[in-house]
Amino acid sequence: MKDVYLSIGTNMGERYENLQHAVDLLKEKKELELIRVSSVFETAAVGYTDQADFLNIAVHLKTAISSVEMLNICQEIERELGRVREFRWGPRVIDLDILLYNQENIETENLIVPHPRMYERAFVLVPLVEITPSPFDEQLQQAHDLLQQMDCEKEGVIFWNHFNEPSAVN
Ligand SMILES: Nc1ncnc2c1ncn2[C@@H]1O[C@H](COP(=O)(O)OP(=O)(O)OP(=O)(O)O)[C@@H](O)[C@H]1O
Ligand SMILES: Nc1nc2c(c(=O)[nH]1)N=C(CO)CN2
Repeated sequence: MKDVYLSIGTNMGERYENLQHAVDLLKEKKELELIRVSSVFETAAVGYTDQADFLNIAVHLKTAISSVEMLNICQEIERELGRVREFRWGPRVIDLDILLYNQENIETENLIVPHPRMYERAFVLVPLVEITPSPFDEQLQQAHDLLQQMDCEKEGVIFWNHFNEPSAVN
């Protein structure tokens, strides 16, 4: 089984429900085993900053499916939740990004893993580090190291509340 880490973000509509809905859809997939879901963090928008604050979480899954199939599932869930792509880095009902896939380095037209901007984004690293308290590979260790050097308050990450205790889901 492969270890997969996702980042999920939302800044439109009922943000908390959007996250819950996305996690429920992941849970329903028989190909996926949901291992851990982080707390919910409210975060100031990064990139295009003139938009509403986000809620962000990270999720750890185990699966036998390929990275491309994983991307397809993420995009299917985005469609199901009615994501309309307005512009890059703009507001969205839901966004599912593959952060890490089984310690692999992937570079295709549609998929780059590790996610190319993950290491500079506190809204990604804070939840990811929360669900990986003992990093067991180089990519996770790097996430921990870089987060330590980051000023999360300056990066606009606020703890929001718990969404499933940050522990085993089942
Ligand atoms: N690791 C990845 N996870 C998800 N999508 C990826 C990844 N690498 C490349 N992509 C591609 O990125 C495309 C655009 O993604 P999207 O519109 O979500 O970008 P964005 O969320 O606005 O920006 P960012 O990539 O900075 O988070 C997707 O169609 C997908 O093919
Ligand atoms: N705080 C925050 N900012 C963002 C986010 C996000 O999920 N959270 N996603 C983006 C596009 O991927 C751009 N900016």
